[in-house]
Amino acid sequence: MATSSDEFDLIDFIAARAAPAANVPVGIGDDAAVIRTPNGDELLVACDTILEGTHFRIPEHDPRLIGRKSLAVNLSDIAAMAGRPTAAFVGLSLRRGRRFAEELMEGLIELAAEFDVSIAGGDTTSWDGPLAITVTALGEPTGAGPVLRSGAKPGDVLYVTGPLGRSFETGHHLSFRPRVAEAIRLHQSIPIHAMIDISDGLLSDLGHLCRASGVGAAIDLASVPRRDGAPIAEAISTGEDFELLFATPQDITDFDVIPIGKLTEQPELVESASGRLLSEFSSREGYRHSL
Ligand SMILES: Nc1ncnc2c1ncn2[C@@H]1O[C@H](COP(=O)(O)OP(=O)(O)O)[C@@H](O)[C@H]1O
Ligand SMILES: Cc1ncc(C[n+]2csc(CCOP(=O)(O)OP(=O)(O)O)c2C)c(N)n1
Ligand SMILES: [Mg+2]
Repeated sequence: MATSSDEFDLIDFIAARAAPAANVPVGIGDDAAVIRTPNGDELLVACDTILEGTHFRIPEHDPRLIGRKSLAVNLSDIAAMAGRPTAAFVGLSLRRGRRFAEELMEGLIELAAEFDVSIAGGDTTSWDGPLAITVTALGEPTGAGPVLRSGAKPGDVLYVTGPLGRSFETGHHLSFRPRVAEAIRLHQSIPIHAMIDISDGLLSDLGHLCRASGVGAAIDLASVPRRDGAPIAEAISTGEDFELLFATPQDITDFDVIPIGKLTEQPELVESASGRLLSEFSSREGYRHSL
Protein backbone atom coordinates (compact mmCIF):
# COMPACT_ATOMS: atom_id res chain seq x y z
CA MET A 1 0.00 0.00 0.00
CA ALA A 2 1.35 3.43 -0.89
CA THR A 3 1.75 5.71 2.14
CA SER A 4 3.09 9.23 2.34
CA SER A 5 6.43 9.42 4.05
CA ASP A 6 9.57 11.56 4.15
CA GLU A 7 13.34 11.42 3.94
CA PHE A 8 13.72 10.63 7.64
CA ASP A 9 11.47 7.53 7.49
CA LEU A 10 13.47 6.25 4.54
CA ILE A 11 16.80 6.96 6.26
CA ASP A 12 15.52 4.93 9.27
CA PHE A 13 14.62 2.10 6.88
CA ILE A 14 18.11 2.19 5.33
CA ALA A 15 19.91 2.51 8.68
CA ALA A 16 18.04 -0.50 10.08
CA ARG A 17 19.28 -2.64 7.17
CA ALA A 18 22.83 -1.31 6.82
CA ALA A 19 25.17 -3.72 8.57
CA PRO A 20 27.46 -2.12 11.15
CA ALA A 21 31.17 -2.23 10.37
CA ALA A 22 34.12 -2.12 12.74
CA ASN A 23 35.91 0.47 10.60
CA VAL A 24 32.87 2.84 10.63
CA PRO A 25 32.56 4.06 14.24
CA VAL A 26 30.00 6.70 13.17
CA GLY A 27 27.76 5.81 10.23
CA ILE A 28 24.27 6.90 9.19
CA GLY A 29 22.81 9.50 11.54
CA ASP A 30 25.40 12.22 11.95
CA ASP A 31 26.42 15.18 9.78
CA ALA A 32 29.37 13.18 8.49
CA ALA A 33 30.47 9.58 8.89
CA VAL A 34 33.71 8.71 10.67
CA ILE A 35 35.75 6.05 8.84
CA ARG A 36 38.75 4.41 10.52
CA THR A 37 41.65 3.78 8.15
CA PRO A 38 43.96 0.74 8.53
CA ASN A 39 46.63 2.84 10.28
CA GLY A 40 44.09 4.03 12.87
CA ASP A 41 43.47 7.53 11.49
CA GLU A 42 39.93 8.87 11.22
CA LEU A 43 38.41 10.25 8.04
CA LEU A 44 35.20 12.33 7.89
CA VAL A 45 32.88 11.83 4.90
CA ALA A 46 29.73 13.85 4.11
CA CYS A 47 27.46 13.71 1.06
CA ASP A 48 24.71 16.18 0.08
CA THR A 49 22.80 16.81 -3.15
CA ILE A 50 21.32 20.10 -4.31
CA LEU A 51 18.51 20.13 -6.89
CA GLU A 52 17.14 22.66 -9.34
CA GLY A 53 13.72 23.78 -8.09
CA THR A 54 14.34 22.57 -4.52
CA HIS A 55 17.63 24.20 -3.50
CA PHE A 56 18.10 26.80 -6.27
CA ARG A 57 16.34 28.16 -9.36
CA ILE A 58 17.48 28.64 -12.95
CA PRO A 59 17.82 31.22 -14.46
CA GLU A 60 17.25 33.24 -11.26
CA HIS A 61 20.47 32.08 -9.56
CA ASP A 62 24.00 32.62 -10.85
CA PRO A 63 25.63 29.31 -11.91
CA ARG A 64 28.76 30.28 -9.95
CA LEU A 65 26.72 30.58 -6.76
CA ILE A 66 24.93 27.29 -7.46
CA GLY A 67 28.29 25.53 -7.79
CA ARG A 68 29.57 27.29 -4.70
CA LYS A 69 26.51 26.20 -2.70
CA SER A 70 26.90 22.54 -3.69
CA LEU A 71 30.30 22.47 -1.97
CA ALA A 72 29.39 24.87 0.85
CA VAL A 73 26.55 22.67 2.18
CA ASN A 74 29.01 19.79 2.44
CA LEU A 75 31.73 21.88 4.11
CA SER A 76 29.04 22.88 6.63
CA ASP A 77 28.54 19.19 7.48
CA ILE A 78 32.30 18.74 8.00
CA ALA A 79 32.24 21.90 10.18
CA ALA A 80 29.45 20.34 12.26
CA MET A 81 31.93 17.57 13.19
CA ALA A 82 34.53 20.27 14.03
CA GLY A 83 36.57 18.81 11.16
CA ARG A 84 38.93 20.27 8.60
CA PRO A 85 37.79 19.60 5.01
CA THR A 86 40.46 18.22 2.71
CA ALA A 87 38.99 16.97 -0.58
CA ALA A 88 35.74 16.72 -2.52
CA PHE A 89 34.18 14.62 -5.29
CA VAL A 90 31.65 16.33 -7.57
CA GLY A 91 28.79 14.49 -9.29
CA LEU A 92 27.15 16.60 -12.01
CA SER A 93 23.80 15.66 -13.62
CA LEU A 94 23.70 18.36 -16.27
CA ARG A 95 21.19 19.57 -18.79
CA ARG A 96 22.15 23.01 -20.00
CA GLY A 97 25.12 23.99 -22.16
CA ARG A 98 28.83 23.82 -21.60
CA ARG A 99 29.32 27.45 -20.52
CA PHE A 100 26.80 27.03 -17.66
CA ALA A 101 28.66 23.94 -16.41
CA GLU A 102 31.99 25.76 -16.59
CA GLU A 103 30.70 28.71 -14.58
CA LEU A 104 29.18 26.35 -12.03
CA MET A 105 32.54 24.63 -11.58
CA GLU A 106 34.39 27.95 -11.42
CA GLY A 107 32.23 28.95 -8.45
CA LEU A 108 32.76 25.58 -6.78
CA ILE A 109 36.53 25.60 -7.36
CA GLU A 110 36.85 29.14 -6.02
CA LEU A 111 35.29 28.11 -2.70
CA ALA A 112 37.38 24.92 -2.67
CA ALA A 113 40.55 27.02 -2.99
CA GLU A 114 39.46 29.29 -0.12
CA PHE A 115 39.16 26.25 2.15
CA ASP A 116 42.21 24.43 0.83
CA VAL A 117 39.99 21.62 -0.46
CA SER A 118 41.17 19.67 -3.51
CA ILE A 119 38.68 18.45 -6.11
CA ALA A 120 39.80 14.84 -6.24
CA GLY A 121 37.23 13.37 -8.62
CA GLY A 122 33.56 13.07 -9.42
CA ASP A 123 31.23 12.07 -12.25
CA THR A 124 29.72 13.94 -15.20
CA THR A 125 26.43 12.96 -16.84
CA SER A 126 23.83 14.76 -18.92
CA TRP A 127 20.10 14.20 -19.27
CA ASP A 128 16.97 16.22 -19.93
CA GLY A 129 15.96 16.34 -16.24
CA PRO A 130 16.68 19.24 -13.88
CA LEU A 131 20.20 20.07 -12.73
CA ALA A 132 21.38 18.00 -9.75
CA ILE A 133 24.77 18.29 -8.04
CA THR A 134 25.96 15.72 -5.52
CA VAL A 135 29.15 16.51 -3.64
CA THR A 136 30.99 14.17 -1.31
CA ALA A 137 33.35 16.00 1.03
CA LEU A 138 36.21 14.39 2.91
CA GLY A 139 37.79 15.83 6.00
CA GLU A 140 39.85 15.07 9.04
CA PRO A 141 39.09 15.59 12.71
CA THR A 142 41.37 17.92 14.62
CA GLY A 143 43.41 16.67 17.59
CA ALA A 144 40.37 17.05 19.85
CA GLY A 145 38.47 14.45 17.78
CA PRO A 146 35.16 14.63 15.91
CA VAL A 147 32.10 16.20 17.59
CA LEU A 148 28.96 14.07 17.22
CA ARG A 149 25.26 14.87 17.55
CA SER A 150 25.01 12.41 20.42
CA GLY A 151 27.15 13.75 23.29
CA ALA A 152 24.90 16.45 24.77
CA LYS A 153 24.07 16.28 28.51
CA PRO A 154 21.24 17.78 30.58
CA GLY A 155 22.39 21.17 31.87
CA ASP A 156 24.53 21.92 28.80
CA VAL A 157 24.04 25.37 27.28
CA LEU A 158 22.92 25.54 23.64
CA TYR A 159 24.53 28.11 21.36
CA VAL A 160 24.11 29.14 17.73
CA THR A 161 26.82 30.78 15.63
CA GLY A 162 24.61 33.38 13.89
CA PRO A 163 21.16 34.62 12.87
CA LEU A 164 18.40 32.34 11.59
CA GLY A 165 15.59 32.75 9.06
CA ARG A 166 15.03 34.42 5.66
CA SER A 167 17.97 32.56 4.15
CA PHE A 168 16.27 31.97 0.81
CA GLU A 169 14.84 35.50 0.47
CA THR A 170 18.18 37.17 1.26
CA GLY A 171 20.39 34.89 -0.83
CA HIS A 172 22.21 33.68 2.30
CA HIS A 173 21.61 30.06 1.19
CA LEU A 174 23.89 30.69 -1.82
CA SER A 175 26.56 32.93 -0.34
CA PHE A 176 27.02 31.71 3.23
CA ARG A 177 30.49 30.93 4.52
CA PRO A 178 30.62 27.47 6.11
CA ARG A 179 31.55 27.77 9.81
CA VAL A 180 34.66 25.58 9.51
CA ALA A 181 37.16 27.94 11.15
CA GLU A 182 34.74 28.89 13.93
CA ALA A 183 34.03 25.24 14.80
CA ILE A 184 37.71 24.32 14.93
CA ARG A 185 38.58 27.33 17.09
CA LEU A 186 35.71 26.65 19.49
CA HIS A 187 36.57 22.96 19.75
CA GLN A 188 40.19 23.80 20.56
CA SER A 189 39.30 26.01 23.49
CA ILE A 190 36.08 24.67 25.06
CA PRO A 191 34.51 21.22 25.45
CA ILE A 192 31.78 20.83 22.81
CA HIS A 193 29.53 17.91 23.75
CA ALA A 194 27.41 17.84 20.57
CA MET A 195 26.98 19.82 17.37
CA ILE A 196 24.82 19.91 14.20
CA ASP A 197 24.48 22.37 11.34
CA ILE A 198 21.08 23.98 10.85
CA SER A 199 19.93 23.03 7.36
CA ASP A 200 16.31 21.98 7.88
CA GLY A 201 15.49 24.61 10.53
CA LEU A 202 16.29 25.03 14.26
CA LEU A 203 13.22 23.06 15.41
CA SER A 204 14.05 20.08 13.25
CA ASP A 205 17.81 20.05 13.74
CA LEU A 206 17.55 20.66 17.51
CA GLY A 207 15.24 17.63 17.50
CA HIS A 208 17.94 15.55 15.75
CA LEU A 209 20.62 16.62 18.26
CA CYS A 210 18.33 15.97 21.25
CA ARG A 211 17.15 12.55 20.01
CA ALA A 212 20.72 11.47 19.27
CA SER A 213 21.78 12.58 22.78
CA GLY A 214 18.71 11.28 24.63
CA VAL A 215 17.89 14.72 26.06
CA GLY A 216 15.32 17.50 25.61
CA ALA A 217 15.71 21.26 25.49
CA ALA A 218 14.28 24.47 26.94
CA ILE A 219 14.77 27.34 24.49
CA ASP A 220 14.49 31.05 25.26
CA LEU A 221 12.80 32.09 22.01
CA ALA A 222 13.38 35.79 22.72
CA SER A 223 17.14 35.19 22.54
CA VAL A 224 17.14 33.32 19.21
CA PRO A 225 18.98 35.63 16.76
CA ARG A 226 16.94 36.39 13.63
CA ARG A 227 18.01 37.61 10.20
CA ASP A 228 16.42 40.85 8.96
CA GLY A 229 13.62 40.76 11.50
CA ALA A 230 12.36 37.32 10.45
CA PRO A 231 9.32 36.38 12.56
CA ILE A 232 10.27 33.82 15.22
CA ALA A 233 8.01 31.16 13.67
CA GLU A 234 10.03 31.45 10.45
CA ALA A 235 13.44 31.78 12.08
CA ILE A 236 13.03 28.41 13.80
CA SER A 237 11.59 26.49 10.86
CA THR A 238 12.49 27.71 7.36
CA GLY A 239 16.02 26.28 7.33
CA GLU A 240 19.11 26.64 5.16
CA ASP A 241 20.67 28.83 7.84
CA PHE A 242 23.92 26.81 7.84
CA GLU A 243 24.78 28.10 11.28
CA LEU A 244 26.05 25.64 13.87
CA LEU A 245 24.00 24.61 16.90
CA PHE A 246 26.11 23.19 19.72
CA ALA A 247 25.97 22.11 23.34
CA THR A 248 28.66 22.85 25.90
CA PRO A 249 28.83 22.65 29.70
CA GLN A 250 30.68 25.99 29.76
CA ASP A 251 29.52 29.61 29.59
CA ILE A 252 31.19 31.19 26.56
CA THR A 253 32.27 34.82 26.69
CA ASP A 254 35.14 35.18 24.22
CA PHE A 255 33.47 33.93 21.01
CA ASP A 256 30.82 35.49 18.83
CA VAL A 257 28.12 32.91 19.62
CA ILE A 258 24.62 33.31 21.04
CA PRO A 259 23.15 31.25 23.93
CA ILE A 260 19.56 30.21 23.19
CA GLY A 261 18.70 27.69 25.91
CA LYS A 262 19.63 24.60 27.89
CA LEU A 263 19.39 20.86 27.55
CA THR A 264 17.04 19.03 29.87
CA GLU A 265 16.44 15.51 31.13
CA GLN A 266 12.80 15.58 29.95
CA PRO A 267 12.82 14.66 26.24
CA GLU A 268 10.44 17.44 25.07
CA LEU A 269 11.51 20.62 23.27
CA VAL A 270 9.89 23.50 25.14
CA GLU A 271 10.01 27.26 25.41
CA SER A 272 11.72 28.13 28.69
CA ALA A 273 9.49 31.11 29.59
CA SER A 274 6.09 29.40 29.20
CA GLY A 275 6.94 25.70 29.26
CA ARG A 276 4.90 25.31 26.05
CA LEU A 277 6.05 22.89 23.35
CA LEU A 278 8.30 24.61 20.79
CA SER A 279 6.24 23.07 17.98
CA GLU A 280 3.32 25.32 19.09
CA PHE A 281 5.31 28.37 17.98
CA SER A 282 5.50 27.41 14.31
CA SER A 283 3.02 25.82 11.92
CA ARG A 284 5.83 23.80 10.35
CA GLU A 285 8.50 21.74 12.00
CA GLY A 286 11.23 22.29 9.40
CA TYR A 287 12.03 21.33 5.84
CA ARG A 288 11.38 17.70 4.86
CA HIS A 289 11.77 16.01 1.49
CA SER A 290 8.54 14.00 1.10
CA LEU A 291 8.28 10.57 -0.51
N1 LIG B 1 20.16 7.45 0.89
C1 LIG B 1 20.90 7.37 2.00
N2 LIG B 1 21.63 6.26 2.27
C2 LIG B 1 22.39 6.18 3.39
N3 LIG B 1 22.47 7.16 4.31
C3 LIG B 1 21.76 8.28 4.10
C4 LIG B 1 20.95 8.44 2.93
N4 LIG B 1 20.38 9.67 2.99
C5 LIG B 1 20.84 10.25 4.12
N5 LIG B 1 21.66 9.42 4.79
C6 LIG B 1 22.33 9.68 6.08
O1 LIG B 1 21.34 10.02 7.03
C7 LIG B 1 21.81 11.01 7.95
C8 LIG B 1 20.88 12.20 7.96
O2 LIG B 1 20.87 12.81 6.67
P1 LIG B 1 20.53 14.35 6.50
O3 LIG B 1 19.30 14.66 7.29
O4 LIG B 1 20.55 14.66 5.04
O5 LIG B 1 21.79 15.00 7.22
P2 LIG B 1 22.39 16.45 6.96
O6 LIG B 1 21.28 17.42 7.31
O7 LIG B 1 23.56 16.54 7.89
O8 LIG B 1 22.78 16.50 5.51
C9 LIG B 1 23.23 11.33 7.49
O9 LIG B 1 24.12 10.55 8.29
C10 LIG B 1 23.27 10.88 6.05
O10 LIG B 1 24.57 10.48 5.63
C1 LIG C 1 13.98 26.97 -5.01
C2 LIG C 1 14.08 26.84 -3.52
N1 LIG C 1 12.96 26.60 -2.80
C3 LIG C 1 13.03 26.41 -1.44
C4 LIG C 1 14.22 26.49 -0.80
C5 LIG C 1 14.30 26.21 0.69
N2 LIG C 1 14.87 24.90 1.00
C6 LIG C 1 15.12 23.98 0.09
S1 LIG C 1 15.83 22.56 0.73
C7 LIG C 1 15.82 23.17 2.28
C8 LIG C 1 16.33 22.39 3.48
C9 LIG C 1 17.72 21.82 3.35
O1 LIG C 1 17.86 20.86 2.33
P1 LIG C 1 18.26 19.36 2.59
O2 LIG C 1 18.41 18.72 1.26
O3 LIG C 1 17.25 18.72 3.55
O4 LIG C 1 19.66 19.52 3.29
P2 LIG C 1 20.36 18.58 4.37
O5 LIG C 1 19.48 18.60 5.60
O6 LIG C 1 20.47 17.22 3.77
O7 LIG C 1 21.69 19.24 4.59
C10 LIG C 1 15.24 24.45 2.26
C11 LIG C 1 15.05 25.28 3.47
C12 LIG C 1 15.36 26.78 -1.60
N3 LIG C 1 16.57 26.88 -1.08
N4 LIG C 1 15.26 26.94 -2.95
MG1 LIG D 1 21.82 15.63 3.74
